[in-house]
Amino acid sequence: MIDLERVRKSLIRQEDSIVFSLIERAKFPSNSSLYKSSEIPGLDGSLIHYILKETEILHSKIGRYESPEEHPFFPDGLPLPLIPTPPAKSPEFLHAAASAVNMNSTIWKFYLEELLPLFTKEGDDGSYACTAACDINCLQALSRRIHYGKFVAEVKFRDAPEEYGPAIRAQDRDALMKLLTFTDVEEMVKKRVEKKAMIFSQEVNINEKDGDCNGSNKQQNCKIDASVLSRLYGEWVMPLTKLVQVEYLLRRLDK
Ligand SMILES: C=C(O[C@@H]1C=C(C(=O)O)C=C[C@H]1O)C(=O)O
Repeated sequence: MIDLERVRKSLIRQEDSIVFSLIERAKFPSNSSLYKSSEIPGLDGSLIHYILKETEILHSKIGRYESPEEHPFFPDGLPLPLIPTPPAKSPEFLHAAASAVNMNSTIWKFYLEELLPLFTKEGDDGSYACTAACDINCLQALSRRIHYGKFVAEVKFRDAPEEYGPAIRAQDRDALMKLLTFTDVEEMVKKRVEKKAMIFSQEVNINEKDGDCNGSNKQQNCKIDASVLSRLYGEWVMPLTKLVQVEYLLRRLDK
């Protein structure tokens, strides 16, 4: 049975994936050529755009987007899965309108334009393929987390249909946003991701005590500035998760 506790546990576990994926990307400098319009013949757009698009074509063939937790960044014209999807064991948890909600174009934009400059050092080491692989992990982890809002919304709706129903019928976004917001939970999430980033960033030394990421060792030992994580969650991840919740709920009573 999916309930709010289980959904929140999944969100907590997904924080680990997000923190680790950012730490991995921070190993490389900004490598900005990867994101500029490429002059390579046959390549229409940037190299990162090409690599992610081709990755999604392959992932679509192997059925990745059949899962309600996965969302492509470039959904147009994706091939059908080669492997037939086995029939579902239980009825779909989400309402059918869930597939209409995809925030990936916003995620793509904030990741490339605002987030990357906050945690990568200026520079170009030419390792574009490895950098792109890290970017794709970050983008997919963020997308999965933000779109998980559909599950959060479904659980909240099932727990209190009498509260959500009138706001949905009135198509009242503000009322829905108010109903699904828990500011105390959000404050706790921001603190926890910052702490995770600090812990996961540490150098682990068996014999010395100086591996931490605080005080005078901060600059040498930290793999990522932990405050970026709290900012990422406060400015983008949680607001977008809530937007996914609202968009989903607005369609929740569609026939
Ligand atoms: C996800 C939830 O809904 C909202 C969004 C949150 C988030 O994205 O982490 C946190 C609290 C709520 O304001 C929740 O209630 O857990």
